[in-house]
Amino acid sequence: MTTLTIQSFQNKYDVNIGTGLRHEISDLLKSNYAKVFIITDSNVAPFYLKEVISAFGEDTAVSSEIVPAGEGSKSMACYSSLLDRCLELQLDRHSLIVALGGGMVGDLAGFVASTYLRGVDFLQMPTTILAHDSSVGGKVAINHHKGKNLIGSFYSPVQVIYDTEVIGTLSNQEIRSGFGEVVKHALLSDHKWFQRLMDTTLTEVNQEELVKHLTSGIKVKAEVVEADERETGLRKHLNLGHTLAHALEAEFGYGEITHGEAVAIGILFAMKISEQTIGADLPFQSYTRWLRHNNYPLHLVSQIDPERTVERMKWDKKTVGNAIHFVLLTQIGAPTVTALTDKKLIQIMTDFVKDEGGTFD
Ligand SMILES: NC(=O)c1ccc[n+]([C@@H]2O[C@H](COP(=O)([O-])OP(=O)(O)OC[C@H]3O[C@@H](n4cnc5c(N)ncnc54)[C@H](O)[C@@H]3O)[C@@H](O)[C@H]2O)c1
Ligand SMILES: O=C(O)C(=O)C[C@@H](O)[C@H](O)[C@H](O)COP(=O)(O)O
Ligand SMILES: [Zn+2]
Repeated sequence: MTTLTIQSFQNKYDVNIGTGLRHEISDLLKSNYAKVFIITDSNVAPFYLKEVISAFGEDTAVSSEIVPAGEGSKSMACYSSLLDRCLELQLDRHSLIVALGGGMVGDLAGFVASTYLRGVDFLQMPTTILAHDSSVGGKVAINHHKGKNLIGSFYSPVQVIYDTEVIGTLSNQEIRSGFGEVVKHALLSDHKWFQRLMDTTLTEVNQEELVKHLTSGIKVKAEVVEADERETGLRKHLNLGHTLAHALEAEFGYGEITHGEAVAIGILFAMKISEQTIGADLPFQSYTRWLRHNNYPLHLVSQIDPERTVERMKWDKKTVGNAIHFVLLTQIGAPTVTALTDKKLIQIMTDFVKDEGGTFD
């Protein structure tokens, strides 16, 4: 097992990464809880819920709620019914809420934990590759039809228990999605790591390589959130690819394109802007080939409506007044944030859709 420790403004918490950790919860947890409430989703529950319930042992009263799988559950309706359930169960300030699932469950359950009784302890048990990112750093939220994660807070878990064995049941689409954020962490930090990824076919990554990617990704994220947890500056870099990604998720419908797929396409667009506005020399062509080789949904590029998409981008949390802020790369490992006018953005996006859209169909 590998353990990384993260210092947040609220607490210091361990991220335990290893095989079979879901069976070792009661040994790994640092406190005892009389009542535990597990929130999971309808795809994860049939595989792992029973095992996780029994891992808490007989002295703990464990309840659970299974929400429908998919981004649609990161909603006000679902959040509200989970709070009703917390009240019915009479959870108190010594209870523990567990997020057993991917980033959707983590963000939703975390937001419930951060607001119920003004905050109860919260354990992240990530089950996707993508959740190496979402389970660390304390951003928790639900969506609004105007945009992603518009209602949320910063709230750290008491611990992250990441059992990498459960990744074995992910679909190819979810593997691809998770690697969208892995590539982001590589581009933000390390040219060689990015190059290694470009030589990788995602469906052939073995368990040992996967754990290395996840651990490296968590290290990049940890370093940034420890320096700037509330996103006053440096943390904005973790949003590479997200200004377009969040707009695409809202535009195509939450769930039609996964978050990580949208991020992967958003990164391609960020590379294009970086080339055109700051003259960066980035591996646009090799990254495009890699996306295509691994079946990212590049065909959606030709369906982007630049004007509508730029309007949607204004709901991005980095927007100040009316100015959209983009994370760009001056080179791999060197991100920067730039404000762009609507006019400039629409022009670059129109060229991007015209030049690249056709080649992806
Ligand atoms: N808080 C953050 O810092 C942060 C960071 C990145 C992403 N996010 C959020 O995370 C969400 C995306 O996370 P995600 O990609 O994990 O999506 P997800 O939680 O929706 O999981 C993807 C799919 O995989 C299924 N699944 C999960 N684990 C499984 C397993 N082990 N075996 C089989 N199926 C499994 C789920 O049921 C779902 O259908 C988005 O809402 C995004 O906004 C948050
Ligand atoms: O942790 C961060 O900061 C990130 O930007 C990580 C992103 O991968 C993640 O999708 C995050 O939820 C986006 O944050 P938002 O503030 O743009 O909603
Ligand atoms: Zn993300």
